[in-house]
Amino acid sequence: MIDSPVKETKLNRKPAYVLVGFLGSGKTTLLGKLIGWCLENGMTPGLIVNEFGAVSIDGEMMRQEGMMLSELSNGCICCTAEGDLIPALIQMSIHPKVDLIILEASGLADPADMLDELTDPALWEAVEVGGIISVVDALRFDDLAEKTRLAQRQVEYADVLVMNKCDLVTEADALTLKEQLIGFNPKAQIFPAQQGLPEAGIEALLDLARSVGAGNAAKKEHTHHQHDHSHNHHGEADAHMSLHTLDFDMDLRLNKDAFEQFLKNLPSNVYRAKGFLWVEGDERPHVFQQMPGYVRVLPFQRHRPSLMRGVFIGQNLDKAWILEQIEACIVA
Ligand SMILES: Nc1nc2c(ncn2[C@@H]2O[C@H](COP(=O)(O)OP(=O)(O)OP(=O)(O)O)[C@@H](O)[C@H]2O)c(=O)[nH]1
Repeated sequence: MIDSPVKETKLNRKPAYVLVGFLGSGKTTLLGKLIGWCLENGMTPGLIVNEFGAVSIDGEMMRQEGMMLSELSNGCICCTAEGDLIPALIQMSIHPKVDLIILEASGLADPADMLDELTDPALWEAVEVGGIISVVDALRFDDLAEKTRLAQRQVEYADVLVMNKCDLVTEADALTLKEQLIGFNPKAQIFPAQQGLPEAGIEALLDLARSVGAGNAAKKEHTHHQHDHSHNHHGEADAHMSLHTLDFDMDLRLNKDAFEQFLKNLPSNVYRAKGFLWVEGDERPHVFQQMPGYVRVLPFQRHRPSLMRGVFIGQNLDKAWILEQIEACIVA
């Protein structure tokens, strides 16, 4: 064999996994399972969390003793905060304690628009992008895919699909959805899951994502060039431009029943609401979660959130009306 002057570089890169998926599909829930798996296996995950709003509710939810966390709350990493992604990945990769990196993209991130960053040569030495894992809401995907191209693209550009919330659909519906997902992305393996936990287990998910992701680097580059891409133009109903985020200071004490009722009655142009608040007659901070057809207001056990704030995401939001409704729930 000829001794080639071109040597293969031996790199000690840290794997980085990217979680995408529409608002409320279960990315943070899956992230919680991934963190648990890492800790059980003696690994320290480095977390990069991106939220569309100016305040990172998910970051606050995940702040734990000793957890390596970087929050990108400057908008969506596939457009307004795109310049922040590469430095955040490199910074996390050089942290001596971090064994692997998990990036949770905002629910509005278009994976096609992130490929540029994820395949940037600046990352080659530092991280091995272990594949895009897309979380699909088994109950809502059909409806979302009809309304937004983004929900489709989050499936089309994934390396691995986690079909979450299988507890909310019948077996027959799950099978139909699987067929639909294969139609959008015949190559991605599908992992049925409940509460973010794939039936096949976390290890199987990460192993597959890593192997597919590593093998895909070249393909991604190719795909990216074919993609008609311009930041901030996600096409019809998906345009970030027409989506509003409203952040409210919620360091208030509210009547829980009235606030739940308000969340249940939110108009359909509100895609997602979440945050922290105080409720009447309870000294514990509470966390609220809303998406169409789903409302939860529960005690938040982990620690006192540093920011008692709420975020509402949707199209053409009526700020005055939302404020009025929250004010009506305040207890004297
Ligand atoms: N029934 C059911 N609920 C789930 C499941 N997975 C997540 N949830 C709930 O769905 C809500 C949204 O989950 P998240 O993990 O916050 O979703 P997300 O994709 O991170 O949301 P964004 O950050 O807004 O994009 C939470 O209240 C979860 O408890 C599941 O498998 N079944």
